[in-house]
Amino acid sequence: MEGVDHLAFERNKAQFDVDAMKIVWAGSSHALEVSDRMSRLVASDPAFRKDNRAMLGRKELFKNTLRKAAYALKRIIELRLSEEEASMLRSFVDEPAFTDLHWGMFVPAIKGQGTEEQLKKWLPLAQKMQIIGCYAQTELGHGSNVQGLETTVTFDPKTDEFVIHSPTLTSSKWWPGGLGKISTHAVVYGRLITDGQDHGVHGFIVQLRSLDDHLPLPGITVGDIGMKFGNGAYNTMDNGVLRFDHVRIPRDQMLMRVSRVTREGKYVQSNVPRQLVYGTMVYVRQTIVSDASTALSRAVCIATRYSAVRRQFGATGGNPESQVIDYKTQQARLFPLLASAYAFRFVGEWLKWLYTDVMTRLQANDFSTLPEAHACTAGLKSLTTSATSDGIEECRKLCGGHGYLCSSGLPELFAVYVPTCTYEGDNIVLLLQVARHLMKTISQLGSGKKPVGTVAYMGRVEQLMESRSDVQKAEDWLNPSAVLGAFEARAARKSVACAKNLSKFSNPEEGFLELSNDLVEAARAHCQLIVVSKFIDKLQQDIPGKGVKQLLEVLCSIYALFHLHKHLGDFLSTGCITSKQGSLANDQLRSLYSQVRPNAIGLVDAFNYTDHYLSSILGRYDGNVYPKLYEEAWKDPLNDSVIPDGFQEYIRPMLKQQLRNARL
Ligand SMILES: CCCCC/C=C\C/C=C\C/C=C\CC/C=C/C(=O)SCCNC(=O)CCNC(=O)[C@H](O)C(C)(C)COP(=O)(O)OP(=O)(O)OC[C@H]1O[C@@H](n2cnc3c(N)ncnc32)[C@H](O)[C@@H]1OP(=O)(O)O
Ligand SMILES: Cc1cc2nc3c(=O)[nH]c(=O)nc-3n(C[C@H](O)[C@H](O)[C@H](O)COP(=O)(O)OP(=O)(O)OC[C@H]3O[C@@H](n4cnc5c(N)ncnc54)[C@H](O)[C@@H]3O)c2cc1C
Repeated sequence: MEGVDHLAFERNKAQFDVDAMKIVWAGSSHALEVSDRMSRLVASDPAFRKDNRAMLGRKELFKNTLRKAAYALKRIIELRLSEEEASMLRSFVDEPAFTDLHWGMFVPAIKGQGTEEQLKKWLPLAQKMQIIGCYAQTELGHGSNVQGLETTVTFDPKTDEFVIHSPTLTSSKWWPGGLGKISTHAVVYGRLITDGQDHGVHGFIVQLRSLDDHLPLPGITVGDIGMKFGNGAYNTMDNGVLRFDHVRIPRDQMLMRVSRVTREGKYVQSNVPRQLVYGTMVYVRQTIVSDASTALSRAVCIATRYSAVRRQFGATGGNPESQVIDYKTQQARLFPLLASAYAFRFVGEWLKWLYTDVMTRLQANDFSTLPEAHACTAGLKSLTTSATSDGIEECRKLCGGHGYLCSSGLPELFAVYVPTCTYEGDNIVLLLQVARHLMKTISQLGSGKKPVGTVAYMGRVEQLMESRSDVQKAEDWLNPSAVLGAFEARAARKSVACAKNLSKFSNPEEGFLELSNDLVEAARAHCQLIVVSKFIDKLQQDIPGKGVKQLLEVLCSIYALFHLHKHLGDFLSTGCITSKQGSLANDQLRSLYSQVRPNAIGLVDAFNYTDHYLSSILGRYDGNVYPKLYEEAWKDPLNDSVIPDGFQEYIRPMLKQQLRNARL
């Protein structure tokens, strides 16, 4: 039944203004208008088709990505799109490509670490795509431990050049996206050596391939590292390997904002902290948090629409079977993910604000909020990407067997998304950075240094160690101060317990290693507190639209109480709440799920995704799932012929032989 809205009866149930919620989700009316226009532009252009990716071999898949990237740039120029529109258009093309690294890391690395002259020279070339760049940091032997990188960059005062060299196999650059086949340039990270002295890791702009014939320049060995997880998926990206054999670059290609080398070969540090060399990672981690809300909301949109279409059991008196979305177990798995998508949206918005604020301060040589920015971006990147990866997989299971079909869109989304838990910092390594920040904050409490920002609650640690929740009935858990009180007390107590245990070690680094599991848990509790508190802060704003704020309050309570229930052991063992209060939270959760139920389709419609972007038969806007699944099956190349290739060659003789054996 083409053209029929099978989900209309669900849409009619919504008790809130879906259009107003679309604006909240997009961030502003302007952002909604731009994203709506760009997503439709991409969806209506057959050149951006992506429904056959899983069927393509690597070469064809990759060539197709290059075609789309070149075509996207052509359209951006023809339509004179702004930077904001262009970036939206690229994101709706929805295919990992070398351009992600060019725009997402190469350009920001130059912007963040280059001097004024370097910006003037390199940015116009990169912005007009006259050169294509990538971010070459990780090596075969070292990724997480950046200080362990082995590539050497030695200054030669005779020629005023740096000599870049890969001294070992493990020093080969390994992983950078866009490096394998396309990038003409890279920001390469290596150990700076002047006059025999090692100054640690710094960034350098290096040309890799000729701008005439695209061949690698002398001394450079470069190629793709091979197929990755999942068909299609991330294999549209040319993650690469790179080796240098004494490659020379001019001295002015060292990114010199943080420190520089003079003509005489003198190493000079500016007044900015050395950690700014890691600035591009901080920038990207911040963007990854907002992207987590996008990826999770896509999966949730698919699973929610399909759960309203899918019926199993419960047919009585001529009525149809029950919609699976009405099962409490389905709601208890799905609605916390829906709430998480909204929670990550708002914490992502806040993180963007924090990052912009830190950047403004840096311009004025105020570096005081850098540790907070590092801890928040690292911790929230870790928390949101782990939850999103698990959430996408849960959505696949929520769709039963059909979720396993590529046409559900979920396998590809999962395969593309999961490396987010590893790239831009392994999620455990990043939580350990948060834990260091927490332990440092606690150790400084006695010195009178007042903790600020997201660790401000540590300033009330004595009170938080004693506090008891005063929740008496289930509805009391709807009170934001009850929720915040419990999450703050849990986070503070877990951190303080770690600090106490650490103090028993004579060597703090040894203690840190020994207690790292507990430290990771403390960091996670702290990050969950940030998400909960930023959701609550969002609700203090004026949010127009019938029923919009009320529904967001419901989602905020679901996010918090779901985690309270999931980590009940933490809350009970630290004594923040009683087991009775824990079970009241669970009662309240059930009631909240019932409030979401009639609004579930409206809440996922508010993401405003086109069918092209979702790329999922199960998540179709019109809910017309079964005829389309049936149709899609016949498009599989195996169904091109009735008798498949290989049958006559292998199976027919085998059958014949078996029949002959049986007759003997
Ligand atoms: C269906 C289709 C969908 C389509 C989807 C479309 C697109 C998706 C496609 C692409 C996505 C785009 C790109 C992905 C590309 C990925 C790129 C990368 O992965 S780049 C490489 C990233 N690498 C890492 O993240 C490495 C992680 N390691 C580190 O960051 C550091 O080594 C680590 C762990 C922080 C430790 O550093 P180290 O120098 O040893 O530090 P210490 O622990 O000793 O700490 C010293 C002090 O420095 C502070 N610090 C550390 N980092 C920072 C920082 N970044 N900023 C500020 N401060 C920092 C630390 O807190 C210590 O401070 P104190 O001395 O304690 O005060
Ligand atoms: C798809 C993809 C794209 C990428 N793109 C780029 C790119 O464009 N440019 C680039 O430079 N790099 C890129 N990378 C590399 C990426 O940044 C690294 O893989 C990442 O930082 C993790 O480092 P690793 O691989 O060395 O992991 P490892 O550090 O070797 O991790 C292995 C295991 O050890 C654990 N571990 C490591 N250290 C500790 C510790 N101190 N304490 C406790 N446990 C620890 C980890 O938790 C993990 O379980 C990409 C990677 C992927 C998968």
